Amino acid sequence: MMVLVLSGFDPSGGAGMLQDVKILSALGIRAHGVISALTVQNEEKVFSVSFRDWEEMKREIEVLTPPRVIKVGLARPEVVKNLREMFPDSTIVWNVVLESSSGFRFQDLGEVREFTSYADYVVLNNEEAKRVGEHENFIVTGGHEKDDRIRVRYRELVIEISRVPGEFHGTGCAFSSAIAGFLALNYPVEEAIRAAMELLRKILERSSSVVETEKLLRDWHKYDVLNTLDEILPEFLEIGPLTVPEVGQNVSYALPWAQSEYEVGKFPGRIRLKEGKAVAVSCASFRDRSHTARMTITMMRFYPYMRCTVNVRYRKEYVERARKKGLKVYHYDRSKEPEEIREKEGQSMVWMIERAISELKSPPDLIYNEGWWGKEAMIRVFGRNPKEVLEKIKLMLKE
Ligand SMILES: Nc1ncnc2c1ncn2[C@@H]1O[C@H](COP(=O)(O)OP(=O)(O)OP(=O)(O)O)[C@@H](O)[C@H]1O
Ligand SMILES: Cc1ncc(COP(=O)(O)O)c(N)n1
Repeated sequence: MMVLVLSGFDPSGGAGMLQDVKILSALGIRAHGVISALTVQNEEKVFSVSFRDWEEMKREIEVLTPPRVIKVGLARPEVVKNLREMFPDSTIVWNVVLESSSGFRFQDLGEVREFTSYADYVVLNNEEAKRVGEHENFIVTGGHEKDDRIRVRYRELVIEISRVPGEFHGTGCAFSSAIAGFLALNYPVEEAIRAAMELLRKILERSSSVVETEKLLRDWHKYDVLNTLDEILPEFLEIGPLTVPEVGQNVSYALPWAQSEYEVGKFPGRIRLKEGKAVAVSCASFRDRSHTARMTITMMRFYPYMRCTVNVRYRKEYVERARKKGLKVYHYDRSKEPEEIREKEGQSMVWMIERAISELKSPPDLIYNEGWWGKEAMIRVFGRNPKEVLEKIKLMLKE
């Protein structure tokens, strides 16, 4: 699936081509990109714009696959007519940008008026629509009205959604690219508008002053973490009778950027033994806290790629086999724990990992401790991901 994009280059990534590509990527659509203007700007202000020459752009377009859908952003208005002549049957979405949200004048009103009829859909905000003069192919956005609703008008259709508090640079570009993307996915235009509004809202809920589509894209990892945990669970359950400790077991797997336990996937309620069989109380989730999640977060402070921790019941022979097979083993002697650490719930594990790392000067494969004052003896196994940790555990189980 592809959409041809002709738009300006906003080096700050909030609007223009960099934003168009992110939005289309969020829909799994490849953008063929031809830059139609260069700008000097940052998130706050536009300083200058220079439009590219059509002949140059034409040469780049001619060698690409003919597009079904084209999105035009900041470009000389006659570009829309030229594209119509090149691709009479393509759907052209043109996001008119008379001025930037910071007030920089981009395009001449008269020129825009002359070329709007060459596009299938012209996206602009209501201030721009008033100045250009209504046309039946206009998709008119609310612009920067102050009420708590966002409304978009297309012919007789008016769609309203709740406004995300705040002002965001790049919404016009993002919105029009989302419409182009949904049109490429064969949505009828009314549905494309509705879906684009919904997508923008989801993105703006994660954004501060710029449309931060990258935050939506990275959230794919949440699916990957939970899917990985649910997929590998049966293998942990299979060896559970040999590995699950009295207190229960958890497999914690963190998001690449995790800094809190709620950014670590785990099995709330843990994996437990019931009549000799290992069962997980619930499927993988980011909710709840867990000891192994806390250990993963601590480990990641030193080695961010070590995203997985699993606790295993202590057996002397497990530790001996691990050593014999070359795993990096650290013995944590709880009797050496300072009083103030022992008293604070959850602090001893953090202290334990910090001690191990300061001694080994590299990530331990496992840390073990004997039982202490009602605390069960335990082995914690660390790795990049659950598969790697499972392999280390299997090494401990085998002669
Ligand atoms: N605060 C918001 N909450 C939810 N959606 C928003 C918000 N701001 C913009 N949008 C979405 O983006 C679309 C376009 O926004 P807007 O009306 O600001 O266009 P614009 O003025 O051309 O944008 P730009 O800031 O790029 O000039 C809206 O129709 C809406 O779907
Ligand atoms: C390359 C380019 N295209 C469009 C806009 C308008 O975006 P905004 O109205 O949010 O400034 C921009 N600033 N830069």
